[in-house]
Amino acid sequence: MPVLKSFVSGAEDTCFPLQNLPYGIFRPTPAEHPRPGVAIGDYVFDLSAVARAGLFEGPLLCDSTCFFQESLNQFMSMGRPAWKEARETIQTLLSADDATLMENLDLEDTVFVPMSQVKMELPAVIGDYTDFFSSKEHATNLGIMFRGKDTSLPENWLHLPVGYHGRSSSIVVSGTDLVRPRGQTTPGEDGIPQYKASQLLDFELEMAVFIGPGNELGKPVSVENAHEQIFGFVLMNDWSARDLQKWEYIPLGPFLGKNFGTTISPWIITMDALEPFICKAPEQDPAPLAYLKDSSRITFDIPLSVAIKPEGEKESVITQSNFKYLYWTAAQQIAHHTVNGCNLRPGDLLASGTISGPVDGSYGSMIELSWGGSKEVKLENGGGVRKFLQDGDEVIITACCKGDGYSIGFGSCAGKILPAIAE
Ligand SMILES: O=C(O)/C=C/C(=O)CC(=O)CC(=O)O
Ligand SMILES: [Ca+2]
Ligand SMILES: [Mg+2]
Repeated sequence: MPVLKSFVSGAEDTCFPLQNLPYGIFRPTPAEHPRPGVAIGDYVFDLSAVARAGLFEGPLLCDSTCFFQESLNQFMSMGRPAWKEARETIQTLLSADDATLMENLDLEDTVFVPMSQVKMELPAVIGDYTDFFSSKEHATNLGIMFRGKDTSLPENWLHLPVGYHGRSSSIVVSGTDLVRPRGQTTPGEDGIPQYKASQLLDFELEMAVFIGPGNELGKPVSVENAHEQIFGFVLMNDWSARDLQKWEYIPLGPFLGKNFGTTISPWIITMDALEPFICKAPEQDPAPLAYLKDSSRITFDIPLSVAIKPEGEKESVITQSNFKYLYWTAAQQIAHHTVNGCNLRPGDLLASGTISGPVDGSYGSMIELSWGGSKEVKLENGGGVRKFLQDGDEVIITACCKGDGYSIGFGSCAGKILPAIAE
């Protein structure tokens, strides 16, 4: 098939070609309202301006106010038929074969905003955020460190996608600095818990799904229908303070060690854009219960990379992994999350869990890369060594799927650690 081409110059050489078209919320200038846009090459295509010009002519979008909102929740709630209609319209308007925008220079001027000029915001109002624990390698590695070799993988782990309810208020968009948290850690020799700035600050390499229409309370989503609920994917860093986590997590799971900030990338990559990268998830043994049986085992081949950029230094890649390693698929996570009747709502965020691969250089956290702080991780370019994160370190997660003559990029999910506030 010939490579689809846009008239936006150079778009095909970027991570945002005509095949991608990810959705985000942006401000063209600080004084203007946030609005929905699509990334194309080095530009943001302003969907509010496109809608105002009456260019969404399909039956589901022609009278809709979804692109006049300051979040994507309304558009997410409309479901796959509306998403398909929007993609077709946008792809046509941006293609090299279509003259609508090229013939209307005033309009062309208002719909394209240079990406370097905009400020990206969170793409949705996130009502609820859940974090899963779906990498067998990560669960095993942390199990060995937290619980010992014999009980490394909890008994339930092979039978259900373990998860916990996270906190949405502290989810921030890429580029937001984070203050090193303070909190309680394991008692010292005097038996008294310590209160201090976290010394074992970590990142977690994750991806997350934005939920589309959602389900009614009491009506589970089947594993077969789960993909209809996925609006798209972002990159995520579930910052984790391991010393706080270790002391607080028994028996209810993560709390303050993980809710001081969670960073996501601003562009939501759709299922349509990812279709060429569908592959099979790992075989499951033992077979899960019927409600979790996912005969398609559909997942995506998404190469992931994490770099650390120390203050004033060059960045250094410290690990490379892939979304396809996850044992539990997004469809199984959705089916499990709703099997008891729990309702998901448009804009809810479901995180994959840390994505570790099978070998040392593919682990998705510092605690695994430094094996609990027992060895040093070397940074390139004179960046020194790390066991955990230092103040001034910026953690940058990126992902790019290589297609036939084009790339589907995710942009980046980055955040810098600022020193803890003084006591
Ligand atoms: O094994 C544990 O006790 C803790 C695991 C995590 O911290 C990981 C977590 O947040 C879930 C995940 O990202 O996979
Ligand atoms: Ca996590
Ligand atoms: Mg978090």
